[in-house]
Amino acid sequence: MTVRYGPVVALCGVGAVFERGMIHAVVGQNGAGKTTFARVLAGLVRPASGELAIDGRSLPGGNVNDARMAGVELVHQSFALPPSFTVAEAMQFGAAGGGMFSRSRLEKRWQPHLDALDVKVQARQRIRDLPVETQQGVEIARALVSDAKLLILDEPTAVLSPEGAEKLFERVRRLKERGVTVILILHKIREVLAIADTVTVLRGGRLVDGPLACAGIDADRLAELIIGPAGARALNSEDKAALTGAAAVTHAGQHDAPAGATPILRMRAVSTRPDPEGPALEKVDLDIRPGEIIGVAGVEGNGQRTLVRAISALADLVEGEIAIGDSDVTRAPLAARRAAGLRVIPFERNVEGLSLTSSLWENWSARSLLQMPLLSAISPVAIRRECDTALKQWDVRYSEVGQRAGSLSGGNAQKVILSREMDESARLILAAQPTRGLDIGATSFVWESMRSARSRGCGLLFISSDLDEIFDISDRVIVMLSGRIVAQFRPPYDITAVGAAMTGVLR
Ligand SMILES: Nc1ncnc2c1ncn2[C@@H]1O[C@H](COP(=O)(O)OP(=O)(O)OP(=O)(O)O)[C@@H](O)[C@H]1O
Repeated sequence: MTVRYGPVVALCGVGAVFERGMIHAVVGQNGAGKTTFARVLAGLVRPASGELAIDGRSLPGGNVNDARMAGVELVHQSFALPPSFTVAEAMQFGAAGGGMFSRSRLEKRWQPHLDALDVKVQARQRIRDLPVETQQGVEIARALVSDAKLLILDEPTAVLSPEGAEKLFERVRRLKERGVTVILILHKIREVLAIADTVTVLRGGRLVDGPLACAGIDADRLAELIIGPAGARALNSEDKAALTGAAAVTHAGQHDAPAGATPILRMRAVSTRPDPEGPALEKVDLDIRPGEIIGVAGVEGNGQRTLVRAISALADLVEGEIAIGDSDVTRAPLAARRAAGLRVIPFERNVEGLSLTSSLWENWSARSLLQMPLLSAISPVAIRRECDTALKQWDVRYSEVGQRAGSLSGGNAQKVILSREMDESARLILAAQPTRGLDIGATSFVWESMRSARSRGCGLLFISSDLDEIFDISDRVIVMLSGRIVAQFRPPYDITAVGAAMTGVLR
Protein backbone atom coordinates (compact mmCIF):
# COMPACT_ATOMS: atom_id res chain seq x y z
CA MET A 1 0.00 0.00 0.00
CA THR A 2 1.31 3.44 -0.93
CA VAL A 3 -0.48 6.66 0.04
CA ARG A 4 0.39 10.20 -0.93
CA TYR A 5 -1.00 13.51 0.29
CA GLY A 6 0.21 15.79 -2.50
CA PRO A 7 4.00 15.69 -2.25
CA VAL A 8 3.98 13.85 1.12
CA VAL A 9 4.37 10.08 0.94
CA ALA A 10 2.54 8.98 4.09
CA LEU A 11 2.79 5.22 3.43
CA CYS A 12 5.30 3.60 1.15
CA GLY A 13 4.84 0.00 0.04
CA VAL A 14 3.44 -1.20 3.36
CA GLY A 15 2.17 -4.78 3.40
CA ALA A 16 0.84 -6.78 6.33
CA VAL A 17 -1.57 -9.63 7.07
CA PHE A 18 -3.70 -9.47 10.23
CA GLU A 19 -5.24 -12.66 11.50
CA ARG A 20 -8.90 -12.89 12.36
CA GLY A 21 -10.14 -12.72 15.95
CA MET A 22 -6.99 -11.24 17.46
CA ILE A 23 -5.95 -7.92 18.95
CA HIS A 24 -3.33 -6.26 16.77
CA ALA A 25 -1.35 -3.18 17.81
CA VAL A 26 0.11 -0.77 15.28
CA VAL A 27 2.84 1.48 16.66
CA GLY A 28 5.35 4.03 15.39
CA GLN A 29 6.66 7.52 15.82
CA ASN A 30 4.52 10.61 15.22
CA GLY A 31 3.93 10.96 11.52
CA ALA A 32 4.90 7.31 10.87
CA GLY A 33 1.66 6.82 8.95
CA LYS A 34 -0.49 4.99 11.53
CA THR A 35 -3.62 7.11 11.12
CA THR A 36 -3.23 7.02 7.36
CA PHE A 37 -3.03 3.25 7.55
CA ALA A 38 -6.26 3.12 9.58
CA ARG A 39 -7.94 5.51 7.17
CA VAL A 40 -7.03 3.32 4.20
CA LEU A 41 -8.63 0.28 5.87
CA ALA A 42 -11.78 2.28 6.61
CA GLY A 43 -12.02 3.48 3.01
CA LEU A 44 -11.43 7.12 3.90
CA VAL A 45 -8.24 7.44 1.87
CA ARG A 46 -7.67 6.02 -1.57
CA PRO A 47 -4.18 4.57 -1.84
CA ALA A 48 -2.05 5.56 -4.84
CA SER A 49 -1.28 1.87 -5.30
CA GLY A 50 -1.70 -1.40 -3.49
CA GLU A 51 -4.29 -4.01 -2.65
CA LEU A 52 -6.64 -4.45 0.25
CA ALA A 53 -8.65 -7.53 1.14
CA ILE A 54 -10.96 -7.93 4.11
CA ASP A 55 -12.09 -11.41 5.07
CA GLY A 56 -10.82 -12.72 1.75
CA ARG A 57 -12.77 -10.16 -0.28
CA SER A 58 -10.83 -7.71 -2.34
CA LEU A 59 -11.77 -4.03 -1.92
CA PRO A 60 -10.95 -1.31 -4.43
CA GLY A 61 -10.16 1.14 -1.59
CA GLY A 62 -11.19 4.74 -1.05
CA ASN A 63 -14.86 3.97 -0.43
CA VAL A 64 -16.29 4.13 3.10
CA ASN A 65 -19.46 2.25 2.21
CA ASP A 66 -17.52 -0.66 0.72
CA ALA A 67 -15.40 -0.85 3.86
CA ARG A 68 -18.45 -0.76 6.13
CA MET A 69 -20.19 -3.43 4.06
CA ALA A 70 -17.09 -5.56 4.55
CA GLY A 71 -17.42 -5.00 8.31
CA VAL A 72 -14.72 -2.39 8.96
CA GLU A 73 -15.37 0.37 11.50
CA LEU A 74 -12.96 3.08 12.62
CA VAL A 75 -13.13 5.07 15.84
CA HIS A 76 -11.17 8.26 15.27
CA GLN A 77 -8.45 9.81 17.36
CA SER A 78 -10.63 12.79 18.23
CA PHE A 79 -14.27 11.99 18.84
CA ALA A 80 -16.89 13.09 16.40
CA LEU A 81 -20.05 12.81 18.52
CA PRO A 82 -22.12 16.01 18.46
CA PRO A 83 -22.04 17.28 22.08
CA SER A 84 -25.68 18.42 22.10
CA PHE A 85 -27.03 15.02 20.99
CA THR A 86 -28.42 12.50 23.41
CA VAL A 87 -26.65 9.16 23.46
CA ALA A 88 -29.60 7.57 21.65
CA GLU A 89 -29.49 10.22 18.91
CA ALA A 90 -25.76 9.72 18.49
CA MET A 91 -26.26 5.96 18.17
CA GLN A 92 -29.01 6.42 15.61
CA PHE A 93 -26.75 8.74 13.67
CA GLY A 94 -24.31 5.85 13.15
CA ALA A 95 -26.92 3.25 12.27
CA ALA A 96 -27.64 2.19 8.73
CA GLY A 97 -31.15 2.97 7.50
CA GLY A 98 -32.62 6.09 9.03
CA GLY A 99 -36.28 6.63 9.67
CA MET A 100 -38.07 8.95 12.04
CA PHE A 101 -38.23 7.83 15.64
CA SER A 102 -39.57 9.58 18.69
CA ARG A 103 -36.97 10.28 21.36
CA SER A 104 -38.37 7.61 23.67
CA ARG A 105 -38.42 5.00 20.90
CA LEU A 106 -34.83 5.82 20.09
CA GLU A 107 -33.91 5.40 23.72
CA LYS A 108 -35.69 2.04 23.90
CA ARG A 109 -33.96 0.97 20.71
CA TRP A 110 -30.41 1.72 21.86
CA GLN A 111 -30.37 1.13 25.61
CA PRO A 112 -30.10 -2.70 25.28
CA HIS A 113 -27.25 -2.34 22.79
CA LEU A 114 -25.34 -0.07 25.20
CA ASP A 115 -26.08 -2.39 28.12
CA ALA A 116 -24.91 -5.43 26.17
CA LEU A 117 -21.54 -3.74 25.64
CA ASP A 118 -21.46 -2.69 29.29
CA VAL A 119 -21.35 1.02 28.51
CA LYS A 120 -22.64 2.51 31.74
CA VAL A 121 -24.86 5.27 30.40
CA GLN A 122 -28.50 6.18 30.01
CA ALA A 123 -29.54 6.59 26.38
CA ARG A 124 -31.25 9.90 27.23
CA GLN A 125 -28.07 11.56 28.59
CA ARG A 126 -26.39 14.28 26.55
CA ILE A 127 -22.98 13.55 25.09
CA ARG A 128 -21.49 16.74 26.55
CA ASP A 129 -22.39 15.65 30.10
CA LEU A 130 -20.49 12.37 29.86
CA PRO A 131 -16.95 11.72 31.08
CA VAL A 132 -14.51 11.08 28.31
CA GLU A 133 -14.32 7.29 28.92
CA THR A 134 -18.07 7.01 28.54
CA GLN A 135 -18.04 9.12 25.37
CA GLN A 136 -15.50 6.72 24.00
CA GLY A 137 -17.65 3.76 25.07
CA VAL A 138 -20.54 5.29 23.12
CA GLU A 139 -18.27 5.78 20.09
CA ILE A 140 -17.29 2.13 20.21
CA ALA A 141 -20.89 1.01 20.72
CA ARG A 142 -21.86 3.13 17.74
CA ALA A 143 -19.13 1.60 15.62
CA LEU A 144 -20.42 -1.84 16.54
CA VAL A 145 -24.05 -1.11 15.61
CA SER A 146 -23.50 -2.66 12.22
CA ASP A 147 -21.94 -5.89 13.45
CA ALA A 148 -18.34 -4.94 12.69
CA LYS A 149 -15.84 -7.68 11.97
CA LEU A 150 -12.82 -5.42 12.12
CA LEU A 151 -12.79 -2.57 14.62
CA ILE A 152 -9.96 -0.04 14.38
CA LEU A 153 -9.31 2.29 17.30
CA ASP A 154 -6.94 5.17 16.53
CA GLU A 155 -5.01 6.12 19.67
CA PRO A 156 -7.92 5.28 21.95
CA THR A 157 -5.89 5.72 25.14
CA ALA A 158 -4.57 9.21 24.35
CA VAL A 159 -7.57 10.80 26.04
CA LEU A 160 -7.94 8.29 28.85
CA SER A 161 -6.66 8.07 32.40
CA PRO A 162 -4.88 4.80 33.31
CA GLU A 163 -8.13 3.54 34.88
CA GLY A 164 -10.04 4.53 31.72
CA ALA A 165 -7.48 2.69 29.59
CA GLU A 166 -7.88 -0.45 31.70
CA LYS A 167 -11.68 -0.27 31.23
CA LEU A 168 -11.21 0.12 27.50
CA PHE A 169 -8.92 -2.90 27.38
CA GLU A 170 -11.51 -4.98 29.23
CA ARG A 171 -14.02 -3.93 26.60
CA VAL A 172 -11.62 -4.83 23.80
CA ARG A 173 -10.93 -8.27 25.32
CA ARG A 174 -14.66 -8.97 25.43
CA LEU A 175 -14.97 -7.99 21.77
CA LYS A 176 -12.20 -10.44 20.94
CA GLU A 177 -14.14 -13.17 22.75
CA ARG A 178 -17.08 -12.34 20.49
CA GLY A 179 -14.87 -12.90 17.46
CA VAL A 180 -14.23 -9.25 16.51
CA THR A 181 -10.77 -8.50 15.12
CA VAL A 182 -9.35 -5.34 16.66
CA ILE A 183 -6.56 -3.09 15.42
CA LEU A 184 -5.34 -0.64 18.06
CA ILE A 185 -3.06 2.26 17.30
CA LEU A 186 -1.03 2.86 20.44
CA HIS A 187 2.01 4.75 21.67
CA LYS A 188 2.71 3.27 25.06
CA ILE A 189 4.78 0.13 25.03
CA ARG A 190 3.36 -1.15 28.28
CA GLU A 191 -0.15 -0.83 26.82
CA VAL A 192 0.86 -2.78 23.71
CA LEU A 193 2.31 -5.57 25.81
CA ALA A 194 -0.70 -5.59 28.14
CA ILE A 195 -3.41 -5.91 25.50
CA ALA A 196 -2.19 -6.95 22.06
CA ASP A 197 -1.55 -10.37 20.55
CA THR A 198 0.63 -8.93 17.79
CA VAL A 199 2.44 -5.67 17.11
CA THR A 200 3.31 -4.01 13.82
CA VAL A 201 5.84 -1.18 13.66
CA LEU A 202 5.83 1.64 11.11
CA ARG A 203 8.55 4.24 10.73
CA GLY A 204 8.58 7.10 8.21
CA GLY A 205 5.73 5.52 6.24
CA ARG A 206 7.47 2.16 5.89
CA LEU A 207 6.91 -1.16 7.58
CA VAL A 208 9.74 -1.87 10.02
CA ASP A 209 8.43 -5.25 11.14
CA GLY A 210 5.28 -7.15 11.99
CA PRO A 211 2.81 -8.38 12.81
CA LEU A 212 5.10 -9.88 15.49
CA ALA A 213 3.73 -12.03 18.31
CA CYS A 214 3.80 -9.92 21.49
CA ALA A 215 4.56 -13.03 23.51
CA GLY A 216 7.99 -13.18 21.89
CA ILE A 217 9.04 -9.55 22.23
CA ASP A 218 10.17 -7.49 25.23
CA ALA A 219 9.78 -3.79 25.99
CA ASP A 220 13.39 -2.87 25.15
CA ARG A 221 13.28 -4.57 21.78
CA LEU A 222 9.99 -2.88 20.93
CA ALA A 223 11.39 0.54 21.91
CA GLU A 224 14.33 -0.12 19.62
CA LEU A 225 12.06 -1.05 16.70
CA ILE A 226 10.05 2.15 17.18
CA ILE A 227 12.82 4.72 17.60
CA GLY A 228 15.76 2.85 16.11
CA PRO A 229 18.82 1.49 17.96
CA ALA A 230 20.55 4.88 18.23
CA GLY A 231 17.43 6.52 19.71
CA ALA A 232 17.06 3.69 22.22
CA ARG A 233 20.74 3.94 23.26
CA ALA A 234 20.35 7.67 23.91
CA LEU A 235 17.75 7.09 26.67
CA ASN A 236 18.93 7.07 30.29
CA SER A 237 17.80 4.10 32.35
CA GLU A 238 15.11 5.88 34.44
CA ASP A 239 13.63 7.45 31.29
CA LYS A 240 13.67 4.08 29.62
CA ALA A 241 11.89 2.49 32.58
CA ALA A 242 9.28 5.26 32.53
CA LEU A 243 8.75 4.84 28.79
CA THR A 244 8.49 1.10 28.71
CA GLY A 245 6.99 0.36 32.12
CA ALA A 246 9.64 -2.32 32.48
CA ALA A 247 10.67 -1.34 36.02
CA ALA A 248 9.31 0.76 38.89
CA VAL A 249 10.34 4.42 38.68
CA THR A 250 11.11 6.08 42.00
CA HIS A 251 13.37 8.94 40.91
CA ALA A 252 16.69 8.13 42.52
CA GLY A 253 18.64 11.33 41.77
CA GLN A 254 17.38 14.31 43.74
CA HIS A 255 17.50 17.77 42.23
CA ASP A 256 17.06 20.66 44.63
CA ALA A 257 15.89 24.04 43.43
CA PRO A 258 18.09 26.93 44.60
CA ALA A 259 16.91 27.77 48.13
CA GLY A 260 15.86 31.26 49.13
CA ALA A 261 14.83 32.45 45.66
CA THR A 262 11.47 34.21 45.33
CA PRO A 263 8.99 31.60 44.11
CA ILE A 264 8.10 32.02 40.47
CA LEU A 265 4.54 31.05 41.35
CA ARG A 266 2.94 31.75 44.69
CA MET A 267 -0.67 30.82 45.34
CA ARG A 268 -2.17 31.62 48.72
CA ALA A 269 -5.51 30.20 49.88
CA VAL A 270 -6.90 30.25 46.37
CA SER A 271 -10.52 29.15 46.08
CA THR A 272 -12.57 29.32 42.91
CA ARG A 273 -16.19 28.95 41.95
CA PRO A 274 -17.15 25.53 40.58
CA ASP A 275 -15.67 25.44 37.14
CA PRO A 276 -17.17 24.00 33.95
CA GLU A 277 -14.06 21.84 33.65
CA GLY A 278 -13.85 20.40 37.14
CA PRO A 279 -14.39 20.92 40.84
CA ALA A 280 -13.73 24.28 42.48
CA LEU A 281 -10.33 24.83 44.06
CA GLU A 282 -10.44 24.97 47.82
CA LYS A 283 -7.81 26.98 49.63
CA VAL A 284 -4.92 25.96 47.43
CA ASP A 285 -1.47 27.00 48.63
CA LEU A 286 1.31 26.32 46.17
CA ASP A 287 4.83 27.65 45.67
CA ILE A 288 6.94 26.78 42.68
CA ARG A 289 10.52 27.95 42.84
CA PRO A 290 12.67 28.81 39.84
CA GLY A 291 14.47 25.65 38.75
CA GLU A 292 11.85 23.29 40.08
CA ILE A 293 9.47 20.82 38.44
CA ILE A 294 6.36 20.12 40.49
CA GLY A 295 4.43 17.05 39.40
CA VAL A 296 0.68 16.99 39.94
CA ALA A 297 -0.66 13.51 40.55
CA GLY A 298 -4.32 12.76 40.95
CA VAL A 299 -7.17 10.87 39.41
CA GLU A 300 -8.42 13.00 36.55
CA GLY A 301 -11.25 15.36 37.37
CA ASN A 302 -9.97 16.33 40.82
CA GLY A 303 -9.24 19.97 40.08
CA GLN A 304 -6.15 19.73 37.89
CA ARG A 305 -7.91 21.59 35.10
CA THR A 306 -9.27 24.22 37.46
CA LEU A 307 -5.75 24.74 38.82
CA VAL A 308 -4.40 25.44 35.32
CA ARG A 309 -7.37 27.67 34.57
CA ALA A 310 -6.93 29.64 37.81
CA ILE A 311 -3.27 30.32 37.08
CA SER A 312 -4.15 31.30 33.49
CA ALA A 313 -6.90 33.77 34.50
CA LEU A 314 -9.70 31.55 33.19
CA ALA A 315 -11.34 30.39 36.43
CA ASP A 316 -13.40 32.65 38.72
CA LEU A 317 -11.53 33.30 41.95
CA VAL A 318 -13.55 33.61 45.14
CA GLU A 319 -10.61 34.35 47.40
CA GLY A 320 -6.85 34.12 47.59
CA GLU A 321 -3.83 35.57 45.84
CA ILE A 322 -1.68 34.55 42.90
CA ALA A 323 1.75 36.03 42.17
CA ILE A 324 4.12 35.32 39.31
CA GLY A 325 7.60 36.33 40.44
CA ASP A 326 7.28 39.72 42.10
CA SER A 327 4.01 40.68 40.41
CA ASP A 328 0.66 40.13 42.03
CA VAL A 329 -1.46 38.85 39.13
CA THR A 330 -4.56 37.89 41.11
CA ARG A 331 -6.71 40.15 38.99
CA ALA A 332 -4.49 40.39 35.91
CA PRO A 333 -5.67 39.06 32.54
CA LEU A 334 -3.87 36.27 30.70
CA ALA A 335 -1.88 38.69 28.50
CA ALA A 336 -0.29 40.31 31.55
CA ARG A 337 0.50 36.90 33.02
CA ARG A 338 2.08 35.82 29.74
CA ALA A 339 4.12 39.01 29.75
CA ALA A 340 5.35 37.98 33.23
CA GLY A 341 6.60 34.71 31.71
CA LEU A 342 3.62 32.34 32.00
CA ARG A 343 3.34 29.69 29.28
CA VAL A 344 0.61 27.08 29.00
CA ILE A 345 0.49 23.73 27.27
CA PRO A 346 -3.25 23.15 27.53
CA PHE A 347 -5.15 19.91 28.08
CA GLU A 348 -7.10 20.01 24.82
CA ARG A 349 -4.58 20.76 22.15
CA ASN A 350 -7.02 20.84 19.25
CA VAL A 351 -9.45 23.16 20.99
CA GLU A 352 -7.37 25.46 23.16
CA GLY A 353 -3.89 25.11 21.78
CA LEU A 354 -4.10 25.49 18.01
CA SER A 355 -6.24 26.95 15.31
CA LEU A 356 -6.39 24.00 12.94
CA THR A 357 -7.48 26.10 9.98
CA SER A 358 -4.61 28.58 10.37
CA SER A 359 -1.09 28.08 9.10
CA LEU A 360 1.74 26.80 11.24
CA TRP A 361 3.46 30.18 11.33
CA GLU A 362 0.25 31.95 12.34
CA ASN A 363 -0.25 29.49 15.16
CA TRP A 364 3.33 29.86 16.21
CA SER A 365 3.24 33.67 16.11
CA ALA A 366 0.13 33.75 18.32
CA ARG A 367 2.48 34.00 21.28
CA SER A 368 3.88 37.37 20.18
CA LEU A 369 0.37 38.63 19.56
CA LEU A 370 -0.57 37.51 23.04
CA GLN A 371 2.39 39.16 24.67
CA MET A 372 3.23 42.31 22.76
CA PRO A 373 1.40 45.60 22.58
CA LEU A 374 -1.07 45.46 19.73
CA LEU A 375 0.64 47.98 17.51
CA SER A 376 4.21 46.75 17.80
CA ALA A 377 5.78 45.88 14.48
CA ILE A 378 5.60 42.23 13.55
CA SER A 379 7.48 41.06 10.51
CA PRO A 380 5.84 38.05 8.88
CA VAL A 381 9.06 37.16 7.09
CA ALA A 382 11.01 37.08 10.35
CA ILE A 383 8.25 35.13 12.09
CA ARG A 384 8.14 32.54 9.34
CA ARG A 385 11.91 32.13 9.62
CA GLU A 386 11.83 31.86 13.43
CA CYS A 387 8.94 29.44 13.22
CA ASP A 388 10.85 27.27 10.74
CA THR A 389 13.88 27.14 13.06
CA ALA A 390 11.80 26.35 16.15
CA LEU A 391 9.80 23.61 14.43
CA LYS A 392 12.99 22.02 13.06
CA GLN A 393 14.46 22.01 16.57
CA TRP A 394 11.44 20.01 17.70
CA ASP A 395 11.70 17.71 14.71
CA VAL A 396 8.14 18.56 13.62
CA ARG A 397 7.32 16.74 10.35
CA TYR A 398 5.79 19.32 7.99
CA SER A 399 6.26 20.51 4.43
CA GLU A 400 6.28 24.29 4.90
CA VAL A 401 5.30 26.82 7.57
CA GLY A 402 2.37 28.03 5.43
CA GLN A 403 0.53 24.69 5.67
CA ARG A 404 -2.59 24.38 7.84
CA ALA A 405 -2.05 23.07 11.36
CA GLY A 406 -4.94 20.64 10.73
CA SER A 407 -2.88 18.76 8.14
CA LEU A 408 -0.28 17.66 10.70
CA SER A 409 -0.36 14.28 12.38
CA GLY A 410 -1.65 14.42 15.99
CA GLY A 411 1.76 14.23 17.59
CA ASN A 412 3.29 16.82 15.30
CA ALA A 413 0.47 19.25 16.11
CA GLN A 414 1.29 18.78 19.79
CA LYS A 415 4.94 19.58 19.07
CA VAL A 416 3.96 22.91 17.46
CA ILE A 417 2.39 23.97 20.77
CA LEU A 418 5.39 22.78 22.73
CA SER A 419 7.82 24.68 20.50
CA ARG A 420 5.75 27.83 21.01
CA GLU A 421 5.26 27.56 24.76
CA MET A 422 8.64 26.24 25.93
CA ASP A 423 10.69 29.13 24.57
CA GLU A 424 13.66 30.89 26.15
CA SER A 425 11.55 33.67 27.66
CA ALA A 426 9.29 31.29 29.61
CA ARG A 427 9.58 31.58 33.40
CA LEU A 428 6.62 29.49 34.53
CA ILE A 429 5.35 26.65 32.36
CA LEU A 430 2.08 24.87 33.03
CA ALA A 431 2.39 21.60 31.15
CA ALA A 432 -0.90 19.68 31.08
CA GLN A 433 -0.43 16.18 29.71
CA PRO A 434 2.38 17.44 27.42
CA THR A 435 3.34 13.96 26.25
CA ARG A 436 -0.13 12.61 25.46
CA GLY A 437 -0.25 11.35 21.91
CA LEU A 438 3.52 11.66 21.53
CA ASP A 439 5.71 8.78 20.47
CA ILE A 440 8.41 7.56 22.83
CA GLY A 441 11.18 9.53 21.12
CA ALA A 442 9.18 12.77 21.28
CA THR A 443 8.17 11.98 24.86
CA SER A 444 11.77 11.73 26.01
CA PHE A 445 12.50 14.93 24.08
CA VAL A 446 9.72 16.71 26.03
CA TRP A 447 11.19 15.45 29.31
CA GLU A 448 14.62 16.73 28.27
CA SER A 449 13.11 20.09 27.28
CA MET A 450 11.40 20.34 30.64
CA ARG A 451 14.67 19.57 32.38
CA SER A 452 16.52 22.16 30.33
CA ALA A 453 13.81 24.77 31.04
CA ARG A 454 14.36 23.92 34.71
CA SER A 455 18.10 24.46 34.41
CA ARG A 456 17.43 27.86 32.81
CA GLY A 457 15.62 28.74 36.05
CA CYS A 458 12.08 28.12 34.88
CA GLY A 459 9.47 26.78 37.28
CA LEU A 460 7.27 24.04 35.86
CA LEU A 461 3.93 22.56 36.86
CA PHE A 462 3.67 19.15 35.25
CA ILE A 463 0.27 17.45 35.16
CA SER A 464 0.05 13.89 33.98
CA SER A 465 -1.97 10.81 34.70
CA ASP A 466 1.10 8.66 34.12
CA LEU A 467 2.79 8.21 37.50
CA ASP A 468 5.93 6.76 35.94
CA GLU A 469 6.65 9.97 34.06
CA ILE A 470 5.64 12.14 37.01
CA PHE A 471 8.08 10.30 39.26
CA ASP A 472 10.80 10.31 36.63
CA ILE A 473 11.06 14.04 36.19
CA SER A 474 9.42 15.82 39.15
CA ASP A 475 11.41 17.33 42.03
CA ARG A 476 8.31 17.31 44.18
CA VAL A 477 4.91 15.72 43.69
CA ILE A 478 1.64 17.13 44.95
CA VAL A 479 -1.58 15.16 44.95
CA MET A 480 -4.94 16.74 44.16
CA LEU A 481 -8.24 15.39 45.39
CA SER A 482 -11.61 17.15 45.07
CA GLY A 483 -10.05 20.54 44.31
CA ARG A 484 -7.57 20.45 47.19
CA ILE A 485 -3.90 19.67 47.51
CA VAL A 486 -4.02 16.78 49.95
CA ALA A 487 -0.43 15.54 50.05
CA GLN A 488 3.09 16.34 49.00
CA PHE A 489 5.98 13.95 48.34
CA ARG A 490 9.71 14.14 47.69
CA PRO A 491 11.91 11.58 45.97
CA PRO A 492 12.44 8.69 46.17
CA TYR A 493 8.73 8.31 45.59
CA ASP A 494 6.65 5.60 47.15
CA ILE A 495 3.99 4.61 44.66
CA THR A 496 1.78 3.02 47.32
CA ALA A 497 1.73 6.20 49.42
CA VAL A 498 1.03 8.41 46.39
CA GLY A 499 -1.70 6.06 45.20
CA ALA A 500 -3.30 6.09 48.65
CA ALA A 501 -3.32 9.91 48.70
CA MET A 502 -4.86 9.99 45.21
CA THR A 503 -7.79 7.89 46.32
CA GLY A 504 -8.21 9.64 49.64
CA VAL A 505 -6.98 6.81 51.83
CA LEU A 506 -5.22 8.36 54.80
CA ARG A 507 -2.10 6.63 56.01
N1 LIG B 1 -4.46 15.58 5.15
C1 LIG B 1 -3.13 15.59 5.06
N2 LIG B 1 -2.50 16.42 4.20
C2 LIG B 1 -1.15 16.42 4.09
N3 LIG B 1 -0.34 15.63 4.80
C3 LIG B 1 -0.90 14.80 5.68
C4 LIG B 1 -2.31 14.74 5.86
N4 LIG B 1 -2.58 13.81 6.82
C5 LIG B 1 -1.38 13.31 7.21
N5 LIG B 1 -0.38 13.91 6.53
C6 LIG B 1 1.06 13.61 6.67
O1 LIG B 1 1.25 12.22 6.46
C7 LIG B 1 2.20 11.68 7.37
C8 LIG B 1 1.60 10.53 8.17
O2 LIG B 1 0.59 11.06 9.02
P1 LIG B 1 -0.29 10.16 9.99
O3 LIG B 1 -1.32 11.03 10.58
O4 LIG B 1 -0.72 8.94 9.26
O5 LIG B 1 0.81 9.75 11.09
P2 LIG B 1 0.62 9.04 12.51
O6 LIG B 1 1.61 7.92 12.54
O7 LIG B 1 -0.79 8.71 12.75
O8 LIG B 1 1.11 10.18 13.51
P3 LIG B 1 0.69 10.57 15.03
O9 LIG B 1 1.26 9.53 15.94
O10 LIG B 1 1.41 11.87 15.23
O11 LIG B 1 -0.80 10.68 15.07
C9 LIG B 1 2.66 12.87 8.22
O12 LIG B 1 3.85 13.35 7.67
C10 LIG B 1 1.55 13.89 8.08
O13 LIG B 1 2.03 15.20 8.22
